Amino acid sequence: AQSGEVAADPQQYDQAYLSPVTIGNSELMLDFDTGSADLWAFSNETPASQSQGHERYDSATGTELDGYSWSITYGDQSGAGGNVYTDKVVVGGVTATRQAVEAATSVSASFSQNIDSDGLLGLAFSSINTVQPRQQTTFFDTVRPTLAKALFTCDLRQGDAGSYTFGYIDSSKYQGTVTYVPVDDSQGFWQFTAGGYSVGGDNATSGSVGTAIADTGTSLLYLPAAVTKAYYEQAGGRYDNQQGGYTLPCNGGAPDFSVAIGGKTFTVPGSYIAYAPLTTGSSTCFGGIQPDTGIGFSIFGDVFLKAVYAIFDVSQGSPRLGFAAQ
Ligand SMILES: Cc1nn(C)c(C)c1CC(=O)Nc1ccccn1
Repeated sequence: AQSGEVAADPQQYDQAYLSPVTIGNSELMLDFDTGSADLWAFSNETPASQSQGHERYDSATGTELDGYSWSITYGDQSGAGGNVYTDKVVVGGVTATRQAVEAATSVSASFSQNIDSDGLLGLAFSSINTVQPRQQTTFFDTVRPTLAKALFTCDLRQGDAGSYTFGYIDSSKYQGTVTYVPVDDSQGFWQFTAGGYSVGGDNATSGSVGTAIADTGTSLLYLPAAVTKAYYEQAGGRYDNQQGGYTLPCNGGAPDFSVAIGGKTFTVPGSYIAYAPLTTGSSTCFGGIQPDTGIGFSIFGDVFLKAVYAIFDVSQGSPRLGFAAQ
């Protein structure tokens, strides 16, 4: 049985975390994304004007799936599309011999401009993979039958290298016990229900956050508008229409944010929520908590995930998420 571990290196401000992946003879840095289900990469088929600064997948090592294509649009309206190959993909020593690899023939500006990222490796459920005419499986679903345990874990850290593991849980990476909650995979996401919250306090008791997804591919923590408003009232922040989100003082006074999941309280330090200065040297920061208005659910992105050890587990038949304090 296979198992393995791969580093997750943070970009500036922990905007994303990138992991080395070998596809055929190419070694790329991919953004592992539990919020989507396509494995795509800049490739020899991506226009030079869009791929400056990126490592590219050389599809010559792959077997083209004739007449297949893919096209994805993310919630932030970024996107990409192209052709499909099968090739050998290795992540932390775990090998998928014939993995669907989606070679980009077009990518949106934000992907071209983020030169550290050579593509995405989707870890949501394969039911939302965009390949046509026949949907393909994620890397995790492809290797799942060969894994020691049908699960992967995520240990993201503030401003430091974390890791993903496949096939095993590393108990040295968390403290205390793991709290498991059921996952509703009907929308293809690692979707769960979050409970009460508290701003600055220690016991998450007010209100209820509600439906949420665990999404490593999203930088911030998107919460219901009322919860977000309550947070920034205590944090001394304000909604800045020009910035398109809440901002707050960078100066270290931001309160912690706690949320109950499965009856256990998990706390995001205030320092994670003073996310990044609006511009270099500014004393005003863009907030790491933003409203989930219009999204349809809350998104527990990297701002939350770097405060916990997360286990994405399908070993029990129905999927479940495990969270433990880091
Ligand atoms: C769903 C959603 N709505 N809104 C406003 C945001 C920001 C999202 C999350 C999102 O777009 N995540 C993402 C983007 C690119 C690649 C991977 N994940």
